[in-house]
Amino acid sequence: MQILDGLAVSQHIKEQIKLEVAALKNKGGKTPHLAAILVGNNPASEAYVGNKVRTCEELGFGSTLLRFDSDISEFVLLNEVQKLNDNPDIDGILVQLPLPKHISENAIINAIHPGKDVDGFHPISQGKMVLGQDTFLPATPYGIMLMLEYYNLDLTGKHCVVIGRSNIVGTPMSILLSRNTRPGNATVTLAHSRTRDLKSLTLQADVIVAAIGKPGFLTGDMVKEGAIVIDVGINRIDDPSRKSGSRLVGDVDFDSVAPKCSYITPVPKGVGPMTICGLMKNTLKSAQAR
Ligand SMILES: NC(=O)C1=CN([C@@H]2O[C@H](COP(=O)(O)OP(=O)(O)OC[C@H]3O[C@@H](n4cnc5c(N)ncnc54)[C@H](OP(=O)(O)O)[C@@H]3O)[C@@H](O)[C@H]2O)C=CC1
Ligand SMILES: Nc1nc(=O)c2c([nH]1)NC[C@@H]1CN(c3ccc(C(=O)N[C@@H](CCC(=O)O)C(=O)O)cc3)C=[N+]21
Repeated sequence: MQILDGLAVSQHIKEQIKLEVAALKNKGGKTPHLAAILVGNNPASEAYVGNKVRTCEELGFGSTLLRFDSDISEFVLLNEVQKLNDNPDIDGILVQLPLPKHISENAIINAIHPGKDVDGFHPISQGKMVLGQDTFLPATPYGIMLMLEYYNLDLTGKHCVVIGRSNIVGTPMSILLSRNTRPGNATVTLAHSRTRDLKSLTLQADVIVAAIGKPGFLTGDMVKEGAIVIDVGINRIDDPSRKSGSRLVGDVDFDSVAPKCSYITPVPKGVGPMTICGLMKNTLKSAQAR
């Protein structure tokens, strides 16, 4: 069993990004600049956005963090997005999800200029992705593809079972894996809460992507010997033995699943850092195009 080290791969990719930023500046191009919008004070969202802003600094990107109270109206938030769309210094716009219930996430996502949609959530971005056209890929599935590529894992003809069908993870993941470009060319089953007898499907899978949001959901008895398991889940659970009182676990029960795998991603230091890489690569790509 080999652990797919998302932290190490992300560091490698970040070094490449730094070189590309230097080359871009040498050619008289602009410094990539990411703007993040954070509404409310959800601690998890604070941590993720903080991580993204720190990574921008590390890579020599510009970053702007706009914070708003959770009672901001949809109208005012749309106006803030519009200002970022119109600001020529900004290459990428990220609106941290989830948003408060009174704001339509679709309305906000649709307002982001597709040329600055580094999260890859806009319908234009997702439509182009489905058609195999050049676009910003959603950061998490993109990061996972970068990791598979880095380890030279050939999925051609393999059976992948993706568990979870969200717009930002499971659905785009299933599309990227089934495309006819490496590391795709897989045969994909997209499973969700209405899937009947999930275990019989996962037992046939050469690759399992778990994106459910339930700690330890995928257990060893559901996994075939030699499978590749990608754990997207980020769940904070109580752990009185830690000084913080909690720790992060994935959607995979690592202890029972890992011994059966050929490769597995850990949580933390697996898909999470690769998501940030995907986002940074998209922001660089946007600056290069500008
Ligand atoms: N590492 C990273 O960078 C990121 C991690 N995440 C994490 O990944 C996980 C998934 O996120 P996200 O996709 O946004 O989550 P969502 O809650 O949007 O989607 C969860 C999916 O899991 C399905 N599901 C729920 N219960 C079951 C079940 N018992 N059996 C089969 N399928 C089930 C749901 O089905 P249905 O559609 O029927 O409701 C849904 O499609 C979370 O832990 C999240 O924190 C998310 C984004 C980035
Ligand atoms: N518009 C938008 N874009 C997103 O990309 C987005 C979002 N909203 N909402 C929430 C999810 C979640 N997400 C993560 C990113 C990085 C880590 C990450 O870096 N995790 C580290 C550890 C983090 C820690 O220790 O707290 C790791 O897994 O090693 C995790 C989760 C992006 N998301």
